[in-house]
Amino acid sequence: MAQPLRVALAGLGTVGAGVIALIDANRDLIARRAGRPIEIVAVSARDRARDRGVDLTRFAWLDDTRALGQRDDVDVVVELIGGADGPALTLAREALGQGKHFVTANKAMIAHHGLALAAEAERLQRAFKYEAAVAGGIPVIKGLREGAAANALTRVYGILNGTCNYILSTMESEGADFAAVLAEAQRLGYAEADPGFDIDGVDAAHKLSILASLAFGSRLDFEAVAITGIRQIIAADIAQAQALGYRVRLVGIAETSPEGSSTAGLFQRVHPCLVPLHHPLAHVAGSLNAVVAEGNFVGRLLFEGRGAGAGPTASAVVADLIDIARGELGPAFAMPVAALEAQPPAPAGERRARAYLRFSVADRPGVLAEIAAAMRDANVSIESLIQRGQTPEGGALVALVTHEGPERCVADALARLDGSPSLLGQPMWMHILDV
Ligand SMILES: NC(=O)C1=CN([C@@H]2O[C@H](COP(=O)(O)OP(=O)(O)OC[C@H]3O[C@@H](n4cnc5c(N)ncnc54)[C@H](O)[C@@H]3O)[C@@H](O)[C@H]2O)C=CC1
Ligand SMILES: N[C@@H](CC=O)C(=O)O
Ligand code: NA
Repeated sequence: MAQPLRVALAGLGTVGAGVIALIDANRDLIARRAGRPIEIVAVSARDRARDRGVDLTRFAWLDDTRALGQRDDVDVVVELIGGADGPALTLAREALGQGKHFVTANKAMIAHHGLALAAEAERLQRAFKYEAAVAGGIPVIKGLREGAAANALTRVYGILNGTCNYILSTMESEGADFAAVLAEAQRLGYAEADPGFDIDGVDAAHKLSILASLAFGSRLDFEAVAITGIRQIIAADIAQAQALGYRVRLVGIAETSPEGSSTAGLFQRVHPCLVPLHHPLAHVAGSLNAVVAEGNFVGRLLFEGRGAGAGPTASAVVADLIDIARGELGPAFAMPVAALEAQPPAPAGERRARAYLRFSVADRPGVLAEIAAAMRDANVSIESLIQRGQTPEGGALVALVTHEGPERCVADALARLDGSPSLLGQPMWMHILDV
């Protein structure tokens, strides 16, 4: 058989240990598919002594992660440390600079530095691969970059964070408490080292910006993603959504609209949404992710699978290694980096949608009239309104759904209510997914 592909692994946490376990379990099958064996030769992490359930004595251990990229007996460096900058970025630059192929699961680093790293990999004719970085085990990077490459894609959206989806769907099915479910997601290895990245929507935004670039052939623009996380969601929102025929999901959505239209440009947003029960995303539960892409010839594509956890993520990392072993090296994005086009951000205000708004209000006469007046004055038409139960602030819960209209009108209505003594706490605005 041909020479093995020699791999150095940086980071031996949930994903790193998963990669070792997968290569051990499927060694022969991988060698047959790749045309040659894939062998880990060196590893590095913070703590050598920790029991990870895999035997590390076979590999060279390096305390200095960066030195992995300098070894002559290594063809590919796999980065599974995490973090947009710091040791992960140093290693990426070192590895490519030393002529190694580079594989990572690090969406934060790709969202911030992916284009520069991919350009460097192109210049040096090395692979830069990151299937695990978006939607874990789902082959969505390959799916968009290769499978859908013949299409003009105009919209890509989905459930991109396993931790948030696990939290929302478990709160819904078991009436469980937010903090307890988050702790369980951490225990199961779904959450980021800092789970704020998950629940504040930043992780999903990293992934969305990558998907948008792949789908539209645009320059990756993470800074332009409008982000709202799930911290503000309370059990009553989930119950109201259910009563109205929806489920609450954190959805990332990216769309392009042509020049000359009122919404021209690249729209990117991560936001909690009410998803109608008839939509496939409403049935995506637990740590599952799902991505929908719409192409002008293929129609609607739906990718679904495990978005987090050791096994699914390792599956994507090793798939990248198999590609490299086969000599399939690039490009990292939809086309060479120099050919990607910058797209200006689209204005959100002209988008037409229905909205769910929830208020915590002082329970006294005139409050509902005040909310209704703000809606009227901002030209927002109310489809339904309900006052039921108490909010955590001790106020009365008022929830309403609007008719379809420009989002700027809803923003205007909320601005009119801003600072009102009738409101206890910030209103919650969720979009209704109507695509
Ligand atoms: N856990 C998951 O389900 C998924 C994780 N990812 C990404 O994969 C990467 C790794 O994630 P996890 O395995 O969950 O993280 P983890 O926190 O379980 O493991 C991180 C590993 O990096 C090592 N490390 C940290 N700082 C280091 C340093 N300065 N030098 C050397 N080693 C260092 C730690 O010792 C540990 O072995 C992250 O970029 C994450 O976003 C991507 C998809 C899914
Ligand atoms: N923390 C992430 C892990 C995978 O990307 C998530 O919960 O989805
Ligand atoms: Na993936």
